Amino acid sequence: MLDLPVYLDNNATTPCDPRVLEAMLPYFTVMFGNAASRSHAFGWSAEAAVDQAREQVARLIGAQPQEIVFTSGATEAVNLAIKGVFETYAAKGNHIITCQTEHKAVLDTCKHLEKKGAVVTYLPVNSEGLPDLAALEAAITPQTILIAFMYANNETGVIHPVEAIGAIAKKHGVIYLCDASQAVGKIPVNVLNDHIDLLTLSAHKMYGPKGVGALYVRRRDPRVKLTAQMDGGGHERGMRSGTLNVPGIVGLGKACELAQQEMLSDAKRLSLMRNRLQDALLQIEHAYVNGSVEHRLPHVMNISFKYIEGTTLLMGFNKTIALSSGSACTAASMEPSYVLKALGIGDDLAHASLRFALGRFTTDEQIDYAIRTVTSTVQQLRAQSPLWEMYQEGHLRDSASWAHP
Ligand SMILES: Cc1ncc(COP(=O)(O)O)c(C=O)c1O
Ligand code: FES
Repeated sequence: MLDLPVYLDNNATTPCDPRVLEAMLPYFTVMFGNAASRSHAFGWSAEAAVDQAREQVARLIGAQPQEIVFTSGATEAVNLAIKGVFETYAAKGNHIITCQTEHKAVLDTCKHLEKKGAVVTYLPVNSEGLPDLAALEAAITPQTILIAFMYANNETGVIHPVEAIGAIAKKHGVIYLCDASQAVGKIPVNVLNDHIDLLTLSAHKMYGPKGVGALYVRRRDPRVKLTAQMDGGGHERGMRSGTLNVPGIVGLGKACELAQQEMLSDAKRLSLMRNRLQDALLQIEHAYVNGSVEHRLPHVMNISFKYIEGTTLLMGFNKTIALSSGSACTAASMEPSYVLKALGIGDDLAHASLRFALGRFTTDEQIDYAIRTVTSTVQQLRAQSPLWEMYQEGHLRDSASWAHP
């Protein structure tokens, strides 16, 4: 068995909760039926399991079961929502408003639609990662058909003022899509209170399996209509054809049920751990937390360590702690995180950022280990960093930024 690093990358994906796995297992073997088979007990039991999961998902977000459309994940749900609205409302308008810090699922879908005649406004955020609500309202035109603003950001954990955004959308009769993949199951989300018309969520971000998610569609409002993006047998009330992933859906349902019971206590425990980690890491010289500290998911922290090169920073942890960097220092992309850049964070700090995302199975001992390891690794990397040396010798002013080599 490999000696695995400590896992603090729970925004990328979470482990499947053993209770979720246990609930799923019978649907691979004994109860393997197709939920669309109406003529025998194999089909009936699969259908009953899907119905139960639909109720569990709906309950967690304050929706009705018939408003839940199962998909292969949040990316598919986002595609269905944005493309589905764009096609349905072509006669009304072609304008979409979104935010520069959205997930690529939203941004790339908007980019795709721009080639098909959509006009997209990408609103900026302030240094806390929060949008300007007056600018949002001012951007709405008679052609605006959709506002797409996420619930909580995957890189910084910053929580948007969702209820206020929903109220603006409602006031102007514009459909509001909220990508809540990082929020559902972590903090209370209620589609009615928040005036959300379309909401996306993903099982593997909340201790469920990969490859399954859902789109909430506010059916009680006749204004909210979508054009299906997958044609076939007319599953999911014609919204998403294809044989249902019964074990996956059962897992998503169980994950939602557990979240409903444990989310608040998890959040309380994890925020204490996260704050302990944050306080300790801020003892390191030239360490800065990125994004709002106040409006933030309880288990997330994005922090930059100045005077270290981004690639070496992440490499420094690959045997000890599983983390993500805000910077995408890959062969394909030498750009630092577009999310951090949208907050006005310079390339130097954006490159040298680490995202810590704690989870249900994170322990106090792991946080102790992370504090020790990050502190010593940062010191070690700085000792080898030409940037640190230059800073120490007074060749770099504290405010200096530098371009990536
Ligand atoms: C905010 C956000 N939206 C969408 C997605 C995509 O989710 P999925 O992996 O289920 O397609 C993710 C996960 O990376 C995410 O963090
Ligand atoms: S540090 Fe090399 S691309 Fe960011």
